Amino acid sequence: MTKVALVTGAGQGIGQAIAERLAKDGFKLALVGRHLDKVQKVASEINQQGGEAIAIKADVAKRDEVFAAVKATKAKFGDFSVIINNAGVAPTTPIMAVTEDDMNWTWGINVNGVVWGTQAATEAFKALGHGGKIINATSQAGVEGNPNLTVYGSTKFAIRGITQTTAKELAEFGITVNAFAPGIVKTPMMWDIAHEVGQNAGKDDEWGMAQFSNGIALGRLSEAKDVANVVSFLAGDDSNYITGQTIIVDGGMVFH
Ligand SMILES: NC(=O)C1=CN([C@@H]2O[C@H](COP(=O)(O)OP(=O)(O)OC[C@H]3O[C@@H](n4cnc5c(N)ncnc54)[C@H](O)[C@@H]3O)[C@@H](O)[C@H]2O)C=CC1
Ligand SMILES: CC(=O)C(C)=O
Repeated sequence: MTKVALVTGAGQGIGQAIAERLAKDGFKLALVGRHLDKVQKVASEINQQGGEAIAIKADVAKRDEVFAAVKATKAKFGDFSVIINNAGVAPTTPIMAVTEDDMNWTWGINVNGVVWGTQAATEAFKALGHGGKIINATSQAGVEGNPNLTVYGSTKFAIRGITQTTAKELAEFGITVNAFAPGIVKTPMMWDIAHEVGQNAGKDDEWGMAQFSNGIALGRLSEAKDVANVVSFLAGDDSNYITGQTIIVDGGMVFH
């Protein structure tokens, strides 16, 4: 089986770091995002460094677009072995402010997007006559409740359920399904959240971000590369006997 991976939300943050790491691991890559220019930039950098990557514009909330992205990946590289359902959004939503739009938008991307990715990848693996790996992004907020993250946290708890359920359902086809649950990672998503924290207290983004490192045993927030290292393990052969699991990528903020 040729090592071919599709990464959603690969234009920045954790998705970009995963793409860069999997390129080093020898994967041919399809980088998927809503903004073609961003995924194209990451793909170009990988290609310049001797890797092989293509960029595909798709909204993971749209089932047809996710299926088309997987089909295009298989057609380009002639094989397909790993999907990383990484794309996500993280609105801050105090419970009494939650709207129907908040629920539908966040669930549409964070949960439906993972379901469409799982279906599209499974269809491709079966057509190719081999198994594969499905790797989903959850969060510490999908392991433990966080104030003001009712909507986001609910999507990330759902991902752990979907990961366990589909792992049992797809094992007979040689498909493993696992999830990674980062703590707080220094990406554009967290700077946006930190901005809100800082504003609420009348302070700046750096101050907001610093609040998240309080109580982390290893004394620092994580970098996107810390997460990519774990995804590299989940995408590779060394994790072949692991399925249905959520690996918490955390320096000691939560212990479970
Ligand atoms: N940054 C953090 O501290 C943590 C992040 N995570 C999760 O890790 C994943 C990646 O997060 P970050 O890199 O931090 O976020 P980010 O906001 O920096 O990057 C997310 C990427 O997903 C893309 N995206 C969003 N909606 C999309 C859609 N409908 N279709 C296609 N692409 C879409 C964005 O354009 C962006 O490129 C997310 O699922 C997030 O929930 C989990 C725990 C902590
Ligand atoms: C963004 C996220 O996953 C947090 C705050 O846990």
